[in-house]
Amino acid sequence: MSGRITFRDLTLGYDRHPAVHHLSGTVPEGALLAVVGPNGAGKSTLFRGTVGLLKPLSGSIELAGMTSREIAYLPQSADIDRDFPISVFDFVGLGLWRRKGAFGGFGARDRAAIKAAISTVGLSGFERRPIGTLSGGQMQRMLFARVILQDARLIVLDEPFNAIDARTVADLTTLVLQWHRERRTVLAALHDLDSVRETFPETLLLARTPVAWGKTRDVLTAEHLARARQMCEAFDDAAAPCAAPSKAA
Ligand SMILES: Nc1ncnc2c1ncn2[C@@H]1O[C@H](COP(=O)(O)OP(=O)(O)OP(=O)(O)O)[C@@H](O)[C@H]1O
Repeated sequence: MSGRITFRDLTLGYDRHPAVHHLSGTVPEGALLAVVGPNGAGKSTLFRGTVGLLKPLSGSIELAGMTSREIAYLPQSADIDRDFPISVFDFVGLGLWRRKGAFGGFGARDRAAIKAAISTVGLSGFERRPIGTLSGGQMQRMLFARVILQDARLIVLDEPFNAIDARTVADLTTLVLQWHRERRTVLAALHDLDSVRETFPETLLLARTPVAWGKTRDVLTAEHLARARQMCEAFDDAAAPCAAPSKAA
């Protein structure tokens, strides 16, 4: 089964105002791709479009051979409602619901799988804790445990390493590399360029439009990074809805 993504002249935005412009390219099956760019570059928007939460204003996203059940999406932690009254065990168990349905209930095998995922991320003993009591790093570990259970072909991680300590980054990076070895397609939005250089073979540098996309060492050059900064600073958020480029004149 494939985990390939194809963007065709993709424009995404809100209220008809574009946030990502005219992106074209293919993420091959099994890719480990970092998406980097300044604040407001469109990384989260691209991810929302990729997982089907935002419809393209124009162009298309093709997910070869994948249904939404085969996509695991880890949103920015700020988007998680920490006050929701749910335990770590039940939250991680949500990772099984796509396969079991919302009213499936957990059997003995499911409970064992949930406990194993919680143990893999180093949270054994936290099963009964309400999620609102977790630290930022523990929260992120819990989100990764849910992704483990989803067993997805495509894994989309929005700033998974934001505001967490080096030990947690190292543990979660180990999981990302394991998913890569398992030939899952992994996309991650990151700000720490050292982490990107160490872990991600391919990078898309975004500044509303793609600045560069390819091997990480070729993309993360001083020149490309400066251009991305300038392009984001120059972007007019009130710009009119964007027209597709005209076909051959
Ligand atoms: N729900 C929304 N409604 C309107 N505009 C939005 C919405 N979400 C994002 N935007 C706008 O879209 C643009 C791209 O934002 P996006 O969150 O995709 O950038 P980002 O690269 O993920 O930024 P960051 O690194 O700060 O998380 C920004 O101008 C932002 O204000």
